[in-house]
Amino acid sequence: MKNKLITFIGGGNMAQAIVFGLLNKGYSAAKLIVCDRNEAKRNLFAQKGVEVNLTNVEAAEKAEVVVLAVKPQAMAETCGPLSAVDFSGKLVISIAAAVSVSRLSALLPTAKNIVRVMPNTPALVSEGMAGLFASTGLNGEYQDFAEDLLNAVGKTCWLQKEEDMHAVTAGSGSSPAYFFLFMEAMEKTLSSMGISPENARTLVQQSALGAAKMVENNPQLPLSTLRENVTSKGGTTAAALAVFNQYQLDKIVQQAMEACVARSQEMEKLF
Ligand SMILES: NC(=O)C1=CN([C@@H]2O[C@H](COP(=O)(O)OP(=O)(O)OC[C@H]3O[C@@H](n4cnc5c(N)ncnc54)[C@H](OP(=O)(O)O)[C@@H]3O)[C@@H](O)[C@H]2O)C=CC1
Ligand SMILES: O=C(O)[C@@H]1CCC=N1
Repeated sequence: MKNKLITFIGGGNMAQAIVFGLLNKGYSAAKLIVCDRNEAKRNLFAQKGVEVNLTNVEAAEKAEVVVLAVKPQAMAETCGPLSAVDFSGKLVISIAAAVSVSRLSALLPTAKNIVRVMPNTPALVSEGMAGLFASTGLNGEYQDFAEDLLNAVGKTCWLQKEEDMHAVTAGSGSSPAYFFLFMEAMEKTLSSMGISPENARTLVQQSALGAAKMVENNPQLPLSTLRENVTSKGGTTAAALAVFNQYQLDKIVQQAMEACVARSQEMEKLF
């Protein structure tokens, strides 16, 4: 991928995951600018050779690609001063949940090339998953660049309908937290069973990693087959799964993901 000059507005958790993921993949630090109002966050990037001392407007003017990486509720306030910049020859990528392309267009009227991305923090370890949606008329070079950029830190999928971004938020952006929660619960239980904290952590993380790799390495196998292969009739796994089923884990997951989508839809109206 040709390294275009990219400015990130907002240097929080998600921008850090993408920027450090890109640096790990060899993206030139000289081609990255990060603006954040917190000095401690700016220092994290400065230590890696990333320019952090420009104002939002200066940095946006200088770059060819501008990534909006602030919270949805900060988007309007952030875009106010930025609207002085001519974005017509630039690519604008927003990673904010629930802020639509039409809203971004209204906030930055000169922006003609807008891509909405819903990434996730595993981008930091090159295992991110991002859904992408583009405004109509997006320049083909910029479409390819947005895809290549996110592919450099994980996998991507394009969405045809912007409304699908809500479901993708439940499936990519938010979803690492579900797995972390599950792993936290397992770790806590192992500790309560007398397993040392180090061993509890290793047991959980290695089992999760191994399970994820088995899913990845066996695309032809349904997930249910992988589960069944672990489950001996009348054995220990069956006993555990019976409890998950008794409490209807599938319904809990469905309700949680629906709550994620509902909040995203609500936020779209608020910000
Ligand atoms: N975290 C995640 O896993 C994911 C997040 N996202 C999206 O990414 C976006 C960022 O999320 P996240 O990184 O978690 O948020 P963070 O709060 O960690 O980062 C946002 C950063 O931007 C700073 N900021 C806010 N306004 C400005 C401004 N005008 N100029 C410069 N800096 C500013 C904030 O400062 P301050 O703290 O002082 O406000 C903060 O440091 C959100 O829109 C979220 O929906 C998408 C997918 C996954
Ligand atoms: O929780 C949030 O709202 C953001 C969007 C997806 C992940 N984090």
